[in-house]
Amino acid sequence: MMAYLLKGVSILGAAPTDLYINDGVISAPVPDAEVIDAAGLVALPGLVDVHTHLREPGREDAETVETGSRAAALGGYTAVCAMANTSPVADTAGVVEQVWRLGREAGLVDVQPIGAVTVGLAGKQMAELGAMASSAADVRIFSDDGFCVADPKLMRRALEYVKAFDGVIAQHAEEPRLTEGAQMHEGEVSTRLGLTGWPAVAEEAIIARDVLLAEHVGSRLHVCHVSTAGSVEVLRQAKARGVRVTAEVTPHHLLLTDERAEGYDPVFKVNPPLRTRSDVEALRQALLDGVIDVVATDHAPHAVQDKECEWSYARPGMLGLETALPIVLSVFGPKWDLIADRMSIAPARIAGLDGHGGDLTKAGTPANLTLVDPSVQRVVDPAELASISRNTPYAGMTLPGRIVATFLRGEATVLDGKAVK
Ligand SMILES: NC(=O)N[C@@H](CC(=O)O)C(=O)O
Repeated sequence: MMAYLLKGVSILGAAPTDLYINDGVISAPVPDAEVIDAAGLVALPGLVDVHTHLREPGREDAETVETGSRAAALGGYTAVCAMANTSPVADTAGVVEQVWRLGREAGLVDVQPIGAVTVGLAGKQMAELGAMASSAADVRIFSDDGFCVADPKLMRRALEYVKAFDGVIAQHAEEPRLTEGAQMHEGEVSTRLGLTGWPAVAEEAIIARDVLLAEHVGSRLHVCHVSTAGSVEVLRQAKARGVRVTAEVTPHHLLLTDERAEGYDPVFKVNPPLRTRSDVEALRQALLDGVIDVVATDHAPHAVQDKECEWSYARPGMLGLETALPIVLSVFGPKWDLIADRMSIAPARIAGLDGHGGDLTKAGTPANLTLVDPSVQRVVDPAELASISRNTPYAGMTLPGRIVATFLRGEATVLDGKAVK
């Protein structure tokens, strides 16, 4: 295994130093290390995404575990949690083990499968959570993402069940009766465009219910892709009461608003939908305050025929892995401690991924890290993305920050901005 010296690197924006990587960990100086001139580069603990759609098995025309892993490494990630809405659904030990094994074979990031809460994501019968937890994939997060676990009794039982092994239920908060036929955020823009609205209350009502259930049961709840100011207030109150709840926000909900729907370009169709400027402001503040714990990409690749069609027929979802850090940098600037916490340390903790989100100043820390050049501005070109799919809402935008290198347990997965394999 190659040893590296990151010469003159700035760890989280601190004064330049020399950082050695040897034998898979941050090490004391070693001779004959491969020198990387890291002057002007910032080292962050490798990013961790608690919400990625990899589409394998079933929709390998949109993404595979390997292509999604490569996109992740190029985006500075060293671990991603793969959502369960594949085909077949990841609702058995067999499927989660398959995804986990494909991740190991690709070897670009740690792929940690998420198991479905209910059989087939149908919301009727609990899946074999215990079998998935005790499988080789060691599943800790369970989610029906794409669908809400709408039945309160089933949600309660799932929360109770995962308590035994400190698992967490990650809820896609959407009261389905309130979003029937919904195409975009319900508000002034939807009225003008004549598209059926997805009201904020459909998200907020479920989060309110679920924090009460989690409190009642004493179990862990994670809220996926929080998108409204009202949801932030519900979470703020729940956290103040000591409820064991964590929450994520996506880069797109931190940047884009529902006005993007005005051109009827389905690249801006996403679930939950883009909201208003005041929601965006509240989400930014909540991430700063820690009411929202993490940035998660909700990387949702879709094949051309599923996206480049009439708005109402298009699938919801946007790519995210390769642009997440530049978007967060463009919104918050070089707040490296914040970025490291919300994009690596806290997500690693939520997902139980020991070895990720470690302290890069300490010898012995697993060498999961990424090197960023914050001085470079880049234009997003969909043709250059490693994802199979092309549904990025940021095409043509100039964003700050270039991922120069990523290391997974001391092995380079990205060097000079290019994937190593
Ligand atoms: N976030 C999205 O817009 N899409 C997700 C699932 C979903 O949450 O609808 C997908 O799997 O494509």
